[in-house]
Amino acid sequence: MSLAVGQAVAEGISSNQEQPQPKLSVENLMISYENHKSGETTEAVHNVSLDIKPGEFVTIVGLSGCGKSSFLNAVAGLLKASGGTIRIDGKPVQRPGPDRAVVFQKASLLPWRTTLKNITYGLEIMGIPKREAVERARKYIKMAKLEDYENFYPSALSGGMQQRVNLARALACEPQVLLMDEPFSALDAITREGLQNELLLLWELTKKTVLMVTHQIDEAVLLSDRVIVFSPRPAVIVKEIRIDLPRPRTPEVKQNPYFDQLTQRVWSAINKSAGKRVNQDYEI
Ligand SMILES: Nc1ncnc2c1ncn2[C@@H]1O[C@H](COP(=O)(O)OP(=O)(O)OP(=O)(O)O)[C@@H](O)[C@H]1O
Repeated sequence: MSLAVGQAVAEGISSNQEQPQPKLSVENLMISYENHKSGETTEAVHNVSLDIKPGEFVTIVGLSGCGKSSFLNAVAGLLKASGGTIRIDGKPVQRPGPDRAVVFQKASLLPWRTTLKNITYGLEIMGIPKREAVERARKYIKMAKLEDYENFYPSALSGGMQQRVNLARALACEPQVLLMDEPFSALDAITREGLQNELLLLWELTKKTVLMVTHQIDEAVLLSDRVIVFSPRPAVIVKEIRIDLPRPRTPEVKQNPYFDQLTQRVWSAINKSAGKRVNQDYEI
């Protein structure tokens, strides 16, 4: 092995393509649900492989019930796959771990803890000493512009604000990969747009590797580097669309005609996989 190749391997760069090692690598993932009463099997995900580079923001879209959440839950380690492998930095993962943080639709903050204490809670569980946990929590509170709400209990925060705390809480764990399952879908349109902008800013600051599931195609295009379109169940990847809109992005990018072209490309892949024209407001 030449010195140059040896260095490349040591730096996690594959010798033939000069690509960094993927942060998240999913290979031939299979997910099935067994109904023990009826003996029936529901195949949700069929042989899906997906690599995500360090710092890449990837979103999965597809028809309702196609297997998006199943895929994300398997990556989170919350659901046992029936086959295939999931690796973070090359290491296989099978259960939840501090290398992954998950943000769900519902913020599920602890109602008896303030914003600050909701964020330090996870850090304390990770064994981080109290002083350091508070310091780290404050760093992310500042990033999420929540300083004025540090001592508020969840009941005194709006839904959008609670989801911002939830996001700050997940980022404060400094995971290798941030997983998000429809994080803004329970919010009204205006709040959702505000949070999308917030997420763009937070992503610029942290450059996290993100895997997100959403029903909102414009949200997927606005936030992502790549949009993955799943087929109806069992999910296979029918299309990958690179979103080469310039970064840093702001919601104004939606005015760019190219934004519409990309959005239409995603819709057309969904329609093609569904074998019909999907009603863009109601069916996904
Ligand atoms: N615990 C379960 N037991 C049996 N079947 C399940 C279970 N969870 C999900 N499924 C089925 O697996 C398929 C994929 O579900 P999944 O929730 O992954 O889809 P999804 O694309 O995330 O859907 P949505 O967009 O509506 O949230 C569906 O047919 C669903 O009914």
